Amino acid sequence: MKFCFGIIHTNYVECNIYIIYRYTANKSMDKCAFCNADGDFLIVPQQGRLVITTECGRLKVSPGEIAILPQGFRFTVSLPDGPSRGYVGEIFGTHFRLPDLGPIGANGLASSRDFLVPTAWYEDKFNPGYTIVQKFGGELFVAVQDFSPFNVVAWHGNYVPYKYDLNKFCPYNTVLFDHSDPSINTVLTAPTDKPGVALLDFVIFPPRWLVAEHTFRPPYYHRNCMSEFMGLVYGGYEAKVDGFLPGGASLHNCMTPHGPDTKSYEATIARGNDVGPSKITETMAFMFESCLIPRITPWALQSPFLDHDYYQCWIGLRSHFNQKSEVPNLQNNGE
Ligand SMILES: O=C(O)Cc1cc(O)ccc1O
Ligand SMILES: [Fe+2]
Repeated sequence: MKFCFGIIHTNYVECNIYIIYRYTANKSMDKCAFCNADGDFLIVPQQGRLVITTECGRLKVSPGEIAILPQGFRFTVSLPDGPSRGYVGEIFGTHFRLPDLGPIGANGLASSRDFLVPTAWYEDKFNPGYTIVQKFGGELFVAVQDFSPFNVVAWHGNYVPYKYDLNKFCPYNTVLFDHSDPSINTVLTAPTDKPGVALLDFVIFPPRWLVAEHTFRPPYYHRNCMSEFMGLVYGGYEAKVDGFLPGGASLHNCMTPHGPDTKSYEATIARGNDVGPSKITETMAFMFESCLIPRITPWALQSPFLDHDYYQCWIGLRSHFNQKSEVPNLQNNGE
């Protein structure tokens, strides 16, 4: 596949007010810039760095970092490492912000000091045939001009592209028992009008210690009203021993039951109850989680890369329930 970053996106999951894309690119953009008049992009590179030149300056974004390109900025992307791929979340009508920290208090999770903005960078030269591609109302429009749009010599303000290194995230989680809602690992959220309900949360599963006692430590089996799109930047994911590879993606749509694959489940049960602290290392999985049900594009459904056998990862799940086994009395059952 040969296409230029920013010109053709592989549209993966689509709905009214957010879109999730996968991108692949094998060529830097040359004498052309892209502008999204519809919404904001959150870019998650998975392979290959991106040098993103914007009207406010340049951002070099590596896998393990994310970039946010707010609505209306012109940008061009070059690929210092050659072929590149990753994920993009697009939101309409709102912007990403840090989540409310609630009882966590003043510090924790992503810290505002770690969000980096570019310093001004400009090129001031005659540049005939410079093409601007503008996404407007979901369609692409092209204009040709004879100068580079990156001619801003200085700027100030607070509406600006930025980047964030996911390894700066300070994760919080359970320190005694039970598995927390993954929203505890929200890096950025795009809120709706309903408090606590997100149009799109960007959540990560970074390296961390697992210490919970009397607890099934991997993600619980569940179905929920949020729709969960997951990607993997590097390493593995604790709930999927096989089949979920860096660059891959899964979608567990609203109320679709899911949880660890059979191998992860059996390995957890085999370790028993008395496991000490263990550390999940060298991994960076993430989730785009939304209260809106995404519609999957025909392109994605017809993709030869669609994993028709995904359900097989749960084949063989069996109950380990034993009425006679000793369980701690954690619940007050009134007796
Ligand atoms: O489904 C998933 O793998 C994502 C997820 C992780 C977790 O730790 C708890 C709930 C959840 O949906
Ligand atoms: Fe889930």
